Amino acid sequence: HEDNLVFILCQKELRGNIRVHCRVRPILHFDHIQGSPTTNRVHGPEESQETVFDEVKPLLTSLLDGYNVCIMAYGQTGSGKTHTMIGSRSEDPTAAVQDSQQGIIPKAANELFKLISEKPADSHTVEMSVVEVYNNEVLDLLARDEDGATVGVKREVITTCTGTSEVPCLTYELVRSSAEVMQLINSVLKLRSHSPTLVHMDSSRSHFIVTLTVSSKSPDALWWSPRCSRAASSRTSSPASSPCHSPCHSPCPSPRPGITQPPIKTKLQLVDLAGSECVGMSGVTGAALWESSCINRSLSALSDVLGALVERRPHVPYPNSKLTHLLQNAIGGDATLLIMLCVSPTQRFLAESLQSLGFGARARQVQREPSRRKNTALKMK
Ligand SMILES: Nc1ncnc2c1ncn2[C@@H]1O[C@H](COP(=O)(O)OP(=O)(O)OP(=O)(O)O)[C@@H](O)[C@H]1O
Repeated sequence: HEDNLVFILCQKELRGNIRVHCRVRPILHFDHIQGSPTTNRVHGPEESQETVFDEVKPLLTSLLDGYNVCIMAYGQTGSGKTHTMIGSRSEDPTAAVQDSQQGIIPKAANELFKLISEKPADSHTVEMSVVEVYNNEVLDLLARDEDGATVGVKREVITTCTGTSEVPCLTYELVRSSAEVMQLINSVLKLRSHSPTLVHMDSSRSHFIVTLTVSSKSPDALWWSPRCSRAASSRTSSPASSPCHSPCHSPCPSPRPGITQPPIKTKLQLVDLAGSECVGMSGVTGAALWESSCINRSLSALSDVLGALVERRPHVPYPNSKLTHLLQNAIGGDATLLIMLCVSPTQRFLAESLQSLGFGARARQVQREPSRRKNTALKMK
C-alpha cells in the first residue's frame, strides 16, 4: 500500500550483547514486512502477544538462575509500547484483561510465579516496586498516604559507594502471585500521567518502571526462616538493596554468621518508556509541551548513554537524567537487557521509525561485560 512502509532492515555491525527486538504495530492495509539482522528479531503486525512473550520467556528462567534482567519498550508515541508491556486495557477498568491481550508484564509475572512454584517451598520471595519518571522527577507509586491510598511520592536517585544507582526509601511490597502483582499495577496505573495528543489520544507522559526483586535462599539456608521475610511481610523501604547512603536501609541480619548465606537477590526490571514525540505533529502546548520536552530530553540522554558505552568513553553520563541514572545498573551493569523497539509502519511516521531503528542499532553496538550470575550455587532442582 502506498502509504505504508516495507522495512528492509540491514546492519553492518552486530557486536554487542544487548538484544533488540522490533515490534511493528498493525495498521490498515499492511502488506508485509521483511526483517534482517538490525534487530535480533522482528515481530510483524500479525504476531500475537503470546508469540512476542515466547521470545521473552527464557529470560525469566535466567532470572531464577541468578541473572538480573531488564526488558524495555522504546518507540515513538502511539507505536504500541504500553500495549506490548502491559497489554490492552479494556474500556471498563474493573474488567479483567483477556490472557490473549496481556502484555509482557502480566505474562512475565505469571511465568515467574509458575517457575517459583516448581522450586522448593519457601525458597524464593518476591518484592515489587513501581516508579514513574515524570518531568525528570522519580515518583514512588507504591508509597501510601495515611488512609492507605497509593500516592506518588518524590524520591531521589543516588550513586552508591560501589558506583551503582539506588533509590533510598523506595517502597517495596511483598507479592505472592501474579494476581497480586497485577492488582498493585492496576491500582497505581491510574496515577500515571496521561494526556491526549494529536498522535495518540491516551498518551503516557511518564516512564513507568516495575521492578520485581527475587530473593533466593541458597540450598543450605532452606532450613532457616529468615528474619528478613518477617520484615518484608509488612511494607518496607529499600530492603532489596544495599545502599550505603540510604538512611532507611537496615541490613538483613544473618542469624548464624558463618553458617548460612544471605539470600541472593536478582532483579527483573520492566520498563514502559514514554514515547518520543515530534511536537509539531502531536500539537501539544502549555504543560503538555513541557512534558514532551522532558520526555524527549530523557530519551536523548538514554541515547547519549548508549553512545558513550559504544565508544567506551571513561565517563558515561548516567546522572544527566533521572531516567538514565535510575536505569544505570541495567544499561551499563550486568543485567541481560532486551529492548523492544515499537514502530508504526506508515509513511507519516517515517522519520520517527528511522530514529527508533537508529536507537536500536546503537544499542546493538554496545559491548558490555557478559551478564554475571549472582551465585553459581543458586541453581536448585
Ligand atoms: N501490536 C498491536 N496490536 C494491536 N493493537 C495495538 C498494537 N500496538 C498498539 N496497539 C494499539 O494502538 C494504540 C496505541 O498503543 P499504545 O498505547 O501501546 O502506544 P504507546 O507507544 O504506549 O504510546 P504513548 O507513548 O503515547 O503512551 C492502543 O490503542 C493499542 O491498543
